[in-house]
Amino acid sequence: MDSFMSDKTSKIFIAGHRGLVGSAIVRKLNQIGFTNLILKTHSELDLTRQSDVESFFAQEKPDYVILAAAKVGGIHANNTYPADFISINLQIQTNVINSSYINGVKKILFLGSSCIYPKMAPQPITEDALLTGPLEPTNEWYAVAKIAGIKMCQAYRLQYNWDAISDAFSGMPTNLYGPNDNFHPENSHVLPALMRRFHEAKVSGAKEVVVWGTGSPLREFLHVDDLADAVVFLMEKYSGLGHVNVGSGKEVTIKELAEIVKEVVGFEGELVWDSTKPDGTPRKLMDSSKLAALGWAPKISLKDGLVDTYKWYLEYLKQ
Ligand SMILES: NC(=O)C1=CN([C@@H]2O[C@H](COP(=O)(O)OP(=O)(O)OC[C@H]3O[C@@H](n4cnc5c(N)ncnc54)[C@H](OP(=O)(O)O)[C@@H]3O)[C@@H](O)[C@H]2O)C=CC1
Ligand SMILES: C[C@H]1O[C@H](OP(=O)(O)OP(=O)(O)OC[C@H]2O[C@@H](n3cnc4c(=O)[nH]c(N)nc43)[C@H](O)[C@@H]2O)[C@@H](O)[C@@H](O)C1=O
Repeated sequence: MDSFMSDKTSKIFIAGHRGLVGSAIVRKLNQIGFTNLILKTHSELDLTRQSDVESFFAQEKPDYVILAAAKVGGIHANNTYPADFISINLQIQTNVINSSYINGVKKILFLGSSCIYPKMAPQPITEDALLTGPLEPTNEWYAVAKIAGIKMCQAYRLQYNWDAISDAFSGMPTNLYGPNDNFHPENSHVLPALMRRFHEAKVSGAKEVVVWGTGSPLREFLHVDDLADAVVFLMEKYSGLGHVNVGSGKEVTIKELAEIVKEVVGFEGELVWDSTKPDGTPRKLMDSSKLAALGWAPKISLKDGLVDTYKWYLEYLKQ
């Protein structure tokens, strides 16, 4: 197996490079000196179109692929657009993984999500909890697509002995946040949604901010720059049939998260809980000891990461 880090001129296709995760990976690769990144916007290359993806790979012949393009959203988007979440994700990942194999890609990293695990999985969740129980209904369509992606990487390794020449494997990040997140009022994840709502309430002088659910669910958050660091680490160090959890190991209730975001933004009013909105999974803390045993650890605390993200958000609003 070639060393990923040994040749900084390798051709690396980062699919989804303008999103939260893809943009952080591009920042990281630029920072460590990679010079040959292949980047295509959604309008330049729609990854759901099989023949376009096949032509692109045949022409570009990337050495490495990091698959961070997907249909992504928070609890409301997942619950409202189940057909989009299952079909777009199955199409993107099937096209990209298959074309990577056909064109001799040395290593592809497929990004899944912690929602692949059963709703009531024992906590912290180890990689072997996969397919041991029913999924959380609000995101089962997305989860089924992501599970298919993991299984596709495994199947290609097994049938084609892909590992002998090259490699397909999967990383499962926990809930992420940071620069270039999606701040849509309804379709985003909780952290950017609350940052925007608190900011707008502060600016307008509103007395209250509505937060969804009961506030009791627990979530584990990881700054996307830590994730990008873990991705590069895994590209260099990991080759195996099993997927790898990538988490911070630290969890907070949604109520605690709301209080921290409120403080970082500087909103001084009250929180009002809308219990007609779903809570989703009660708890999803991942066990990331497999990754820790390889020698990786996160560096950015939730408080520091939030301060950094709010600074970014204020700059973004000026654009
Ligand atoms: N955000 C999170 O909390 C977590 C994310 N992940 C995983 O990380 C990966 C990236 O997520 P994230 O960065 O948050 O998502 P984003 O929505 O921020 O970015 C996704 C990117 O994929 C692109 N894309 C979507 N559809 C297509 C398409 N048909 N053709 C080409 N490009 C497309 C989008 O472009 P455009 O916007 O132009 O459509 C966008 O640049 C996903 O696999 C996700 O499952 C895992 C755990 C948590
Ligand atoms: C990463 C992961 O993200 C999704 O799962 P999720 O963790 O449930 O995502 P979420 O961030 O949207 O919500 C977390 C919690 O927060 C509460 N909550 C409060 N107020 C708001 C709010 O204003 N917006 C949102 N979105 N949630 C809110 C919300 O009710 C829930 O209890 C998956 O669908 C799937 O995409 C996936 O893999």
